[in-house]
Amino acid sequence: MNSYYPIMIKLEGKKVVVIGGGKVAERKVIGLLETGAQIILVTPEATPELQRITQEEQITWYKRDFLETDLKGAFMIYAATNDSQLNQHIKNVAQPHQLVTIVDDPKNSDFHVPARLQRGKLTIAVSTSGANPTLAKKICKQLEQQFDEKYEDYLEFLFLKRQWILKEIKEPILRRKLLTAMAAEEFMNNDDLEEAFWRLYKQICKADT
Ligand SMILES: C[C@@]1(CC(=O)O)c2cc3[nH]c(cc4nc(cc5[nH]c(cc(n2)[C@H]1CCC(=O)O)[C@@](C)(CC(=O)O)[C@@H]5CCC(=O)O)C(CC(=O)O)=C4CCC(=O)O)c(CCC(=O)O)c3CC(=O)O
Ligand SMILES: NC(=O)C1=CN([C@@H]2O[C@H](COP(=O)(O)OP(=O)(O)OC[C@H]3O[C@@H](n4cnc5c(N)ncnc54)[C@H](O)[C@@H]3O)[C@@H](O)[C@H]2O)C=CC1
Repeated sequence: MNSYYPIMIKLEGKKVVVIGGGKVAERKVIGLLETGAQIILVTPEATPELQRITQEEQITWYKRDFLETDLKGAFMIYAATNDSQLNQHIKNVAQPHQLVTIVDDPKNSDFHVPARLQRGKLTIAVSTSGANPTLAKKICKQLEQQFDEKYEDYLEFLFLKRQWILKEIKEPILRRKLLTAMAAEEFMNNDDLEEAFWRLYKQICKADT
């Protein structure tokens, strides 16, 4: 089986071209907004939400039909029109190294977009490899309760403390013990994470000295 390979791609400053201005293009554009990508939208018409986004966000709208030259320098391309021949044409004229999704042809696409749940630095992406995108969406919805808003602050805290640990604690076993203890639910449930951290630190690191 040729399964998909999940990665987290940094799009900051990279050119991403979305062709089409319907509901599907709208969803893809919304998913890109926080990435810092240089978003180019190509479509003669756009949904009211997309029109609002083009006014309020840093995105460029070429209000016309697609031209081959629109793909120049693009890192990622979404062929998201309702014209399936045009979507295929976009894939055909793209360079082999450009990543293209054809929204009505998963088999010939280079990647697809998973459903996702974002809690600050925590991303949970769910893919059904195109078997049923609605199921992917439903699974994310179910995970919303388990991974609630408090994960946002918790991950921010973990991030900062991990930077500190990597800098200050040289002994790999102690590092590992601390980082593992901080990943436990019991630790997350502390009201005062800072205080809980120093307690843990004393327990683990001072016991060793
Ligand atoms: C392969 C993939 C390529 C890609 O687009 O990246 C793809 C392909 C297709 N989707 C179709 C239909 C629908 N897609 C959705 C919804 C989502 N689709 C998304 C991703 C993907 N869709 C990729 C696979 C991801 C995976 O499986 O894990 C999500 C997860 C992410 C996102 O879009 O951002 C987002 C939910 C996000 C959210 O809201 O949480 C709904 C439901 C709805 O709109 O509520 C419907 C209608 C119901 C139905 O038909 O199932 C059709 C048929 C079109 C037709 O009828 O012509 C095709 C083409 C085909 O399968 O041939
Ligand atoms: N991958 C996915 O998640 C899904 C994919 N689909 C597929 O995606 C297609 C698009 O769906 P919707 O957004 O609902 O369609 P839509 O009909 O609402 O929008 C189509 C858009 O394509 C634009 N367009 C048409 N010709 C163009 C051209 N020459 N150059 C630039 N833009 C052009 C139109 O201006 C319009 O904005 C559907 O045909 C369907 O097959 C549908 C649902 C989900």
